[in-house]
Amino acid sequence: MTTTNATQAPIAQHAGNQGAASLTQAPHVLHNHRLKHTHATAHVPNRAAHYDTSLSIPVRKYLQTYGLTPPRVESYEVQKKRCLGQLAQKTTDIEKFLYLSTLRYNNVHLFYRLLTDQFSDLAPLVYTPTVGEACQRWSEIYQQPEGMYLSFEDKGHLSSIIQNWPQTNVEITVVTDGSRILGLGDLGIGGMGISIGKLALYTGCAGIRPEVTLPLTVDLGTSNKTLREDPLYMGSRRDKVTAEEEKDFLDELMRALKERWPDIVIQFEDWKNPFPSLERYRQDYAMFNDDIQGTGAVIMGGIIGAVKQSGVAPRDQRAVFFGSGSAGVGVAKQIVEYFMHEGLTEEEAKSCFWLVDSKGLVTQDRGDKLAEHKIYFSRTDNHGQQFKTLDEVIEYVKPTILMGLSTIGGAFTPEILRKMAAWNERPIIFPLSNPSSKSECTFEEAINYTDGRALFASGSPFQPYAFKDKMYHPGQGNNMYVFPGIGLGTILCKAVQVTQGMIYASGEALPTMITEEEKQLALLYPAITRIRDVSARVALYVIRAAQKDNVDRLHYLREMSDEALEAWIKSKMYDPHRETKELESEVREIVDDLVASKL
Ligand SMILES: NC(=O)c1ccc[n+]([C@@H]2O[C@H](COP(=O)([O-])OP(=O)(O)OC[C@H]3O[C@@H](n4cnc5c(N)ncnc54)[C@H](O)[C@@H]3O)[C@@H](O)[C@H]2O)c1
Ligand SMILES: O=C(O)C[C@H](O)C(=O)O
Ligand SMILES: [Mg+2]
Repeated sequence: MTTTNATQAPIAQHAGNQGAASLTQAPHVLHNHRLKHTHATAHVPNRAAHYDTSLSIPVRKYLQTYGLTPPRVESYEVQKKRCLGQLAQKTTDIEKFLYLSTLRYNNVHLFYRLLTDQFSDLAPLVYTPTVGEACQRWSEIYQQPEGMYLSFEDKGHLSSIIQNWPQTNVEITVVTDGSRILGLGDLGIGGMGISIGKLALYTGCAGIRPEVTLPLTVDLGTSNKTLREDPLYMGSRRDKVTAEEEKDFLDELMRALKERWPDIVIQFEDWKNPFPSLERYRQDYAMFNDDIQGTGAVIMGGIIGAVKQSGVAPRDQRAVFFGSGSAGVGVAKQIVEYFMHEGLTEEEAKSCFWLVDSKGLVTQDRGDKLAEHKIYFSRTDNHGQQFKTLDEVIEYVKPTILMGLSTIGGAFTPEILRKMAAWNERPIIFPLSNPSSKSECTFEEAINYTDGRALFASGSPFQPYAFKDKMYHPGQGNNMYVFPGIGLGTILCKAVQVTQGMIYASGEALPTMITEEEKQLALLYPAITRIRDVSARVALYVIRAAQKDNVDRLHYLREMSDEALEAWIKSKMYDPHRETKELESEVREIVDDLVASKL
């Protein structure tokens, strides 16, 4: 046995050392194999959390970290003051992003304490919009491993490579190939930023433990020539693999993930053409596509309130979608389902939508071969007329709803916004493209050019805006309101699939969280500061839908009342504030036991 300096130090001299007396009598070397709370950072199974400066002296001694951190035992308030002070000294958002990444790596619980406490300020730095720039500059700003990279060249060996992931338990992964990151195009392995960012929100919003999350990026080549020629680029130099090659690779990947972690939930994120993989895997895996389904659900959740406030019945709504990709079609289909719940037939509901892509209005007789996912919404009532620009389309349709999922920043011009205001008492205007630079208009523009009458939600965050002596508050129609709860609900009830019913339910949950005060302010989404409660509610709805669809496996949850189930969900959520306290009491209990056994 060796003697540590720590145990020889006069414990009683230190502040915050209640219970120290028992430690003075404890054996010199204590092994921490009994600890449940040996939490790692998201990636490296080191003891970073054991260096938290809020840990008491006896606990530091037990953990053998005594002397390795400055002597003072700090409150969270002091830790927060220091961190926010350091953050404030960073002059650019990317520096702030890096500071926060390093903090997460070095002290995961402190990072999540800060994120949950200061969510409105910090989420835009950890996630959209800053994560967009981080992905663009990933190979330049790279600092530490925080996820898994699997290459096309690894095909045939994925199962054994996945064994390298140091955490034994993984409950959820976000997987991207980086081929369509936000509205920024193909960023290759830079997509890792988005997997990490989404999973940070899984933990921050839905309380999924950080060490059971796996950020995953597959390097299937990149169509981005600039990246391929960049000497710093950290991915392969190959061009994008073919769709057939991608399919074979993904088949192997999905099998390998499930083989190692049979209950894993898999979220696909930011793939250029994600429809085939969703169709291929949705039955056999607990998987969903965030851009098609998460976005569909979150926008449906906002539209429910917007349609009510507009005073226009669903059957009289006329929705122009600028952008007909994964998100555009996902959102339109989800709203069709909502309109059907409101009594419309599928044909009636579908006829409320006009989709626009880079070639103009999507019609059946446009003369080009429409991508599979656009056919459902292609118009047949255009009498041979074609409409090339957004201007032409909106003049033709005179919409009540204008959705932007086009990646074209500024596409909703002042003229278009003015027209929306002229045709509608409460025009519904949702510029949903990310990041902020790709937003089809800003909040300020929407308010200015509609004389404050727009019912507004954007993908990226905007600040409240004062107009004619009145304060206006933007809604953020971002899938972050639902994906954390979808994942949490799926994990907790051990669902074997993420059904369409579960997706629909996640969107339905959102309006139930809007307070009376928020309704008075015409807000379409609950305040983001309540995101943990919102995610718990989403998880409740998702679990109920899983039960209805018979895909849940934790059947005793079926017997619980909604109140009891929601409370149970909350009790399962990781709470970074509780974490260090639990470590403290666990260590103290062990030490007391050990001391007692020596008496
Ligand atoms: N708010 C959210 O939660 C959320 C969720 C998912 C996606 N998005 C955003 O939506 C945007 C699109 O994502 P996606 O997955 O659908 O991408 P995508 O590549 O599948 O689709 C983009 C669509 O925009 C159209 N488009 C491109 N240039 C155009 C032009 N000049 N004129 C008209 N249409 C044009 C394309 O034809 C295509 O239909 C991205 O900016 C993404 O960040 C937002
Ligand atoms: O990542 C986001 O902020 C939302 C969405 O998934 C997107 O692709 O834009
Ligand atoms: Mg996305």
